[in-house]
Amino acid sequence: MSLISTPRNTIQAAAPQTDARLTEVQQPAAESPLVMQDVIKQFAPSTTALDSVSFSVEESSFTVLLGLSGSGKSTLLRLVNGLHMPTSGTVKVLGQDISATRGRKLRALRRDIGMVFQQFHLVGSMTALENVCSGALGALNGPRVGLFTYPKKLREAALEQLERVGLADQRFQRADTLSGGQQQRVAVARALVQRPKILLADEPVASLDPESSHQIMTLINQIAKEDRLTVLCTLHQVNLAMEWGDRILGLRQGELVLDESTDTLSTEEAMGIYQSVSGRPVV
Ligand SMILES: Nc1ncnc2c1ncn2[C@@H]1O[C@H](COP(=O)(O)OP(=O)(O)OP(=O)(O)O)[C@@H](O)[C@H]1O
Repeated sequence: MSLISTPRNTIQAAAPQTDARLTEVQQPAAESPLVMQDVIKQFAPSTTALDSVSFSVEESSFTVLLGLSGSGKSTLLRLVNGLHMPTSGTVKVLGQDISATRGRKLRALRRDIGMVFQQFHLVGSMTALENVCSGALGALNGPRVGLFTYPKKLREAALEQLERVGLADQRFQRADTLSGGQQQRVAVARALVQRPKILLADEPVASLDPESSHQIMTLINQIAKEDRLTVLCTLHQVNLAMEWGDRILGLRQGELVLDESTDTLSTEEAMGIYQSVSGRPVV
């Protein structure tokens, strides 16, 4: 069965072999902390990473982004924190148009956005606590070398975040001596130290075993609820997406083909995102 051809601004069924559905894209809500409207991102004329993507997310919601490798998930996250600019269309983050935000304003906006990555991106030779402090570097003037070059208040805030992720006892341990799950906990604490409003997580459990993956997803979810964070998280594990996401967005070759609440979406339909364009399951 071939893909359903749809006009722009309709959502294409994720799974041609499952219960195909077409859903009107919801009109972006003005007060939403994150709105994308008709966003196209091209890296070259032949590389359209995102193609007319429109959606908005509710404040304090947990949205999971699914899609095959190369479907545009990381590009979408990078558009949210201003690491990429859209080729056309609008990206509004916390009420600000990212394309019109520069310099100090963009740096301030980025402080409201925490990021967690698949590979943790910690400095291995630094302690857990110093890594967490480094999450606030954007708000400090100039580089810092050594824990005690960070303001006391920040060190206290960093320790508080390490306590929340259960690693206060390991605060003086080098990051490269921690397990993968512990390193990701430190990375979560680092993302939180500036008290962001939005948390972007790019495949946060892709490098972890199933048990650690579950622990990290539980932790992110719990903290997101406590801090009323708006979370946008890319995942490849449909079971985790269905368990933790309020809503699933599915990308296929840069197009948003699925946008549905996990209350009404079935796991089979979500799995459909991982079918190849030919309609065959990807192995
Ligand atoms: N900086 C860049 N320059 C050129 N092309 C890029 C760049 N970043 C991404 N792309 C291209 O854009 C498309 C989407 O890439 P992206 O990394 O967003 O996909 P993804 O869904 O995050 O993949 P994965 O799951 O493997 O991380 C791909 O074709 C990729 O090659």
